[in-house]
Amino acid sequence: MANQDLIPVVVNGAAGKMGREVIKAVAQASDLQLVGAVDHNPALQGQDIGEVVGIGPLEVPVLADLQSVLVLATQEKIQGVMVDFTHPSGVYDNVRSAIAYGVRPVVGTTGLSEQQIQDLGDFAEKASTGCLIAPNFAIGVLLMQQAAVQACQYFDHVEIIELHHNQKADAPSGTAIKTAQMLAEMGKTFNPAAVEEKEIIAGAKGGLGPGQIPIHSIRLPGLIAHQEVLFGSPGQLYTIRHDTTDRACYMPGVLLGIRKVVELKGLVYGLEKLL
Ligand SMILES: NC(=O)C1=CN([C@@H]2O[C@H](COP(=O)(O)OP(=O)(O)OC[C@H]3O[C@@H](n4cnc5c(N)ncnc54)[C@H](OP(=O)(O)O)[C@@H]3O)[C@@H](O)[C@H]2O)C=CC1
Ligand SMILES: O=C(O)C1=N[C@H](C(=O)O)C[C@H](O)C1
Repeated sequence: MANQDLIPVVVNGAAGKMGREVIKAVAQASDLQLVGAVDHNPALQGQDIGEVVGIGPLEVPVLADLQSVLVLATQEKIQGVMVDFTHPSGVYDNVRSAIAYGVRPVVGTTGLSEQQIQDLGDFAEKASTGCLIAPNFAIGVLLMQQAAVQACQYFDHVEIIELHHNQKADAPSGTAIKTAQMLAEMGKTFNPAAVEEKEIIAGAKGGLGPGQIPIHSIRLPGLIAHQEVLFGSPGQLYTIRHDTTDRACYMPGVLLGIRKVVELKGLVYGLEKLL
């Protein structure tokens, strides 16, 4: 039986690495009510998501059909929220569906193009619905980005290295792209060439992100999520590094996003805008 004063939450990608953490965090939050768990893993259909993530029954079955679960989030007094940690291939359609059903998306899934984010913003605007897309929910990453923005005023040379587990579908990471975007927005031209360069092996110098800032992606088992922003000038190197050692680090940001998205009108890209 739903409590009408709680924010109804649907978790999409509920059985994934991030989805499992979100289920636990939502189940423990006294102002939120888990009303749906979506995952397309056929082996888990109909199973209680609480049992799946190891916290005991929550009386919420894992279902594959997002739209039928979204309906559950529209039946309460307070507008529902869909948290999405799925896959770059499905996230755009998931967000469109949530908005169409009047459910507010909180999106951690990366891999959306700039054009797709723009389209979703237009769609949210037309529907007068809040939507949050955040490539990273960890406070340490947001602080790293702020430090990088400050540092780039004093350094003309910068490159980004991101390191992730080898199950990651997209490269570079959404966080690395967002970091480069924030530096590019400072309006500087970075990395003036010192000599004429030739790439002997294609890709050796990384891919060029926003602001022509090189981004290097490493994928290895044993890693979780890590990023370095390296600034150089004659005689010094300034490196800012963030390491994720447990996916629990994202949960305070995800819960903040859920609580804030219900007050938003339109799309916000980046959790730093809600701090
Ligand atoms: N913003 C942030 O702070 C963070 C963002 N991420 C991003 O979140 C996303 C998910 O990461 P992670 O949890 O590690 O990935 P996982 O692969 O562990 O989990 C994704 C889950 O979603 C399921 N799934 C995939 N597509 C769909 C779909 N269309 N509908 C329903 N379920 C689906 C998968 O099922 P199956 O395995 O059967 O395919 C899987 O259970 C990635 O894009 C990642 O980059 C990750 C960490 C932090
Ligand atoms: O896939 C991951 O794991 C992560 N993805 C996000 C990204 O692409 O930036 C956030 C974090 O780096 C973990």
